[in-house]
Amino acid sequence: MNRNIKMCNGDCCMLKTALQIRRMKLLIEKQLQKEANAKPKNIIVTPQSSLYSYEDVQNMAKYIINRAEKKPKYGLIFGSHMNKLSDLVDSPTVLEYTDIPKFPISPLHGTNCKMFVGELMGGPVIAIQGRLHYYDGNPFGSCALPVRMLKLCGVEYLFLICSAGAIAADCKVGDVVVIKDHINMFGWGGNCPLVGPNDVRFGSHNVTMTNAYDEKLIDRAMEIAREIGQDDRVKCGVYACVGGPALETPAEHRFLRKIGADVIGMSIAPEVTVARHCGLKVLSLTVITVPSIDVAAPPQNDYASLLSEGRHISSELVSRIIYKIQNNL
Ligand SMILES: O=P(O)(O)O[C@@H]1C[C@H](O)[C@@H](CO)O1
Ligand code: HPA
Repeated sequence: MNRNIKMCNGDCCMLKTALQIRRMKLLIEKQLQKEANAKPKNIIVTPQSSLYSYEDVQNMAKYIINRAEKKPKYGLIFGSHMNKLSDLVDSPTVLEYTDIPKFPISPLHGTNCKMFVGELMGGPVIAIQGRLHYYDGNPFGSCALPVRMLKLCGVEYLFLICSAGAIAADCKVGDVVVIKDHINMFGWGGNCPLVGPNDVRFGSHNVTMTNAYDEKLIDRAMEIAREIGQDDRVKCGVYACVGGPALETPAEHRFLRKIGADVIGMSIAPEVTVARHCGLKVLSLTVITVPSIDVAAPPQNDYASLLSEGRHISSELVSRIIYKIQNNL
């Protein structure tokens, strides 16, 4: 045997004697045995509701309130494709997430996303870019944390802006769907940010989920859609929340349509649950980015302008609703 060979390039393995192979197998067996006998790692399961204590959330809110000029009344959370909507905020104070004590940083967005504290149509707002998603490895307690933080900042109205795929045939790419209810596939399995001990300072444990999407805000959104001549582009529908990141199969798509879903996405339901728990009024708008499987996709060249129209309509709706609330209209 050539003792000068230093690296295994595959050829040398061919030269192994039966004895060497037996020795190698014994070594592997020994290693596996060692791993099997090793003490299991101590995994402490932290209930979702305990990831951030009331005091943690209070500290975050204190930091923001100190930096804000006015007590915020409206909170906006944007999904990944919607971050540009933060341009709506007039002369904002821009906050870095790393400066907010214990605020969860998205592994996806890192420090690219920021928080904007300022005014929109005269109303004091906080706008949060870069929603956290479960499919990026964030626990639900972190995904929904910004909602509680907004509540403790004094926010009363929460606007959740996201994108989704169409399930109903009449929801087209670039349309805006005003969410009236949801089917939370996670929640059914007990995977919910409220799982664990309940801190009544946030709300009561068995929170009712009727009117989780505020009817008055939905009516206002639909009324404004008519006023601005966009009623053919603004629909009202039910959101199915799934885990992702893979999109749904055709069978899942058909199933969701049968059980009453109009759109499908991978966010908002945990946020809405926590918002309902702490008594926020919620409006959620979703821009359709993926057509329903049985509807012809728009020509590739039209996608960008359809989505930009959808984002524009969403910002019109949010701005006009805030204007109307601010002016008691
Ligand atoms: O935060 P949203 O829901 O807008 O994030 C988008 C839409 C889906 O949930 C997910 C996959 O595209 O990202
Ligand atoms: O087509 C989709 N399916 C699920 N979630 C989504 N979020 C955006 N588009 C989609």
